[in-house]
Amino acid sequence: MTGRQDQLRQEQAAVDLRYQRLDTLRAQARERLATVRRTGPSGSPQNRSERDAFATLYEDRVAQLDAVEDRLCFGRLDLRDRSDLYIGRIGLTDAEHTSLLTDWRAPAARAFYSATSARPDGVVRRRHLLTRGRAVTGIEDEVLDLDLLGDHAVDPSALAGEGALLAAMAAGRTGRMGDIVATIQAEQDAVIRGDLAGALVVQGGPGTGKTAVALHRAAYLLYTHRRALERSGVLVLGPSRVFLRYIDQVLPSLGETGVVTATVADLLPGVTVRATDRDDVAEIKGRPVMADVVARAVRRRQRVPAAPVAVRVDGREVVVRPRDVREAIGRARRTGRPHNLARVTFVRDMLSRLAAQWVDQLGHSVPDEDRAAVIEDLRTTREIRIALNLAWMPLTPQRLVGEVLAKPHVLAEVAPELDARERALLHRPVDSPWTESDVPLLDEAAELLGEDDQAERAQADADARRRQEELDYARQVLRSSGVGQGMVSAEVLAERFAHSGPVLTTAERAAADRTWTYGHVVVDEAQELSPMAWRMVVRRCPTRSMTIVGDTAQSVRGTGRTWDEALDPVLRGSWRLAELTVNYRTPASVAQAARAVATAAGVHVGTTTSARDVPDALRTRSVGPDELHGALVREVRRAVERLDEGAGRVAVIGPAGQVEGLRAALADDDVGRLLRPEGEGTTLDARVSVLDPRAAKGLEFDVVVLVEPLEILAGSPGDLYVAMTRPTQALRVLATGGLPEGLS
Ligand SMILES: Nc1ncnc2c1ncn2[C@@H]1O[C@H](COP(=O)(O)OP(=O)(O)OP(=O)(O)O)[C@@H](O)[C@H]1O
Repeated sequence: MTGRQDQLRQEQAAVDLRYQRLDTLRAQARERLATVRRTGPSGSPQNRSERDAFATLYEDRVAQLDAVEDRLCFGRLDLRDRSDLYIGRIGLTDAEHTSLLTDWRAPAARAFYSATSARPDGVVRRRHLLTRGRAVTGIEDEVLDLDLLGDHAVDPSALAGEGALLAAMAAGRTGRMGDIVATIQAEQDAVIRGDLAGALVVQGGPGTGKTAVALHRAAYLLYTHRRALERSGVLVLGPSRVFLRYIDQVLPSLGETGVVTATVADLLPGVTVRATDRDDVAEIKGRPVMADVVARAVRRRQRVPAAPVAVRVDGREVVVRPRDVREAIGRARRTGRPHNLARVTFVRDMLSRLAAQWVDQLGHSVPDEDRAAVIEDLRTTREIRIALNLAWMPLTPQRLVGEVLAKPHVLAEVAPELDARERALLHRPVDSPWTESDVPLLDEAAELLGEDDQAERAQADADARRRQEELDYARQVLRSSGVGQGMVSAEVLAERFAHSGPVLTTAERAAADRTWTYGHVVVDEAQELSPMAWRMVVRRCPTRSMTIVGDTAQSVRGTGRTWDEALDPVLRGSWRLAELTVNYRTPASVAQAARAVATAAGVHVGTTTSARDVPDALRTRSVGPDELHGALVREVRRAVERLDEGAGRVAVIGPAGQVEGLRAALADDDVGRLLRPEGEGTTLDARVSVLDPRAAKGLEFDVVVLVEPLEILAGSPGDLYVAMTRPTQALRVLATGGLPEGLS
């Protein structure tokens, strides 16, 4: 045992050294920040913006160094050449630039995740360091090359397999997702370090770490391709705002703060979603044919009048003739520009034709400047404006889509592919609130309508020239300031110099701009995106550099589309598939029951193995209707009792229509106090939550009490599969109306 104690002491010293260095760097960054701030508000605008840029730089650095405090150093590799390498959240060097800690994302750290005894990659021993705060509490070794172990002193009793992983899985949930940087498994590592280019689809059953892997991949790509990605930005799309809050600490804990997170509905600035569509309505709005419907609705507002319109201007008559309008529309369409921009061509053409009519009546030709005056007179004549607007109306997306959905005759005209029942489902009053499935329709419309951006483009050209000058300057500054590589690029520093006002981050600029295109997009719960939503996402990532993670079996549509069906229309077969096969969340017996229920309901679930089982993880109970609420309260009380002090979450998941009733039943009991977050926080921070399966998507809890599974199944088998696979410790089922096949 002394050997082991010695090793613990040795590792404690190694870890202490790394924390000392972290403290020194923090103190330095704080000192530099204070110095920059002390320089006060004087100086030229150039000096001021430079000072602001450095202030932001040091603030970021301090925030980054603070965020890596927990488990700063979690691993060690002993290599064949007898050197060793400590692996941690960030890279650290000492004052002499000797490496102290290797960033988990660096190429040299890869073996920590991927080496096996069959392919040791030069690694003799992999050591996991278990820490609490700054104290080393345990070490776990895997010897990968026994022959070469030689005089590396290893206590054979310390040869542990997946203790760190099992400890991570068994820990009480906190309501926020944590990072998995210390225990990433080989199949996950292969996905995280996959190439930046192209679309990578990651299919995996519940709890296989898809979300975790997608976020670690975002951090890895930013580290490895910082220059390419920092300015264009990385976008992470999640299914709901609650989910985005659930994951919001993962990237900062990996030292990355600049990633944009959003739901699909957030991608269209200026539109706020205030209502939800029924599934059948959402399904229709998401069909690919809706792109044609929107396009037809736009063309419908480019129309030839049935009869000529005569207008008197300055004592002479001009006629807006159907034939002229038809030709002018044809010419404007041939420009290929969006509706509101092509309208300029249309109006110019029509005014020129009308001016010719007017001038012809004079019986002699006129000089150019007089002709321009005639055109101006025509343009400002009210009747002509009305006639031209009727032929080619300037439009907003909201007006166009609102009209299509509110006017049955318009919908019938532009959507002949839909039958009368489907059109009736889409119909709704004008000025109804927007829903999530309206957003891709509005975005499609915005794309086809366009805005007049001439002034903006001229400005952009001027900006580009100025930026080049600032970039050259920023490169010089970086060379002389000694700031570490990988922390900020010259491009971003230049960007900061350019703003003497408040500095806008990539995230802020991207969020405000519908036409922003990202360097990489991560889509989580991707099985839920409709074909129309996919069009919207791909528009924001023309390079198609994407990470798409999801599980077709968890789709709300239950039997679900395949990835080919979902992605081929937008990615045209150009994507690669990776699979994750080990479930790190759900105990084996619960996962097995969930699979049996899904399979009996006709959902195709892939093969997934659970990393562990937990005794007594699954229990089902049938109760009478009058007993349901009483039984629920008892079950939740028991669940709360098994939670750790401070950590641990319980969820009651029931049919959407019963959520309020279930919450009320708990609120009447003492346990109801746990429905509220402790201190300041959101519902995610409450020890007990009551949710429907859709709201539970992507989340996890220690214990789930599942109420009325048959009713959930009747709504959607995918929903039941999601609900059953949320717990990390135990699933309790309460049913009044019998149990679904596979669970009974
Ligand atoms: N290598 C790992 N080490 C430790 N924990 C892990 C590892 N991989 C996954 N986990 C944990 O397993 C749980 C499930 O991960 P995650 O939510 O990413 O799975 P998922 O595939 O997105 O699940 P679902 O599809 O059901 O939403 C999380 O608590 C995550 O931290």
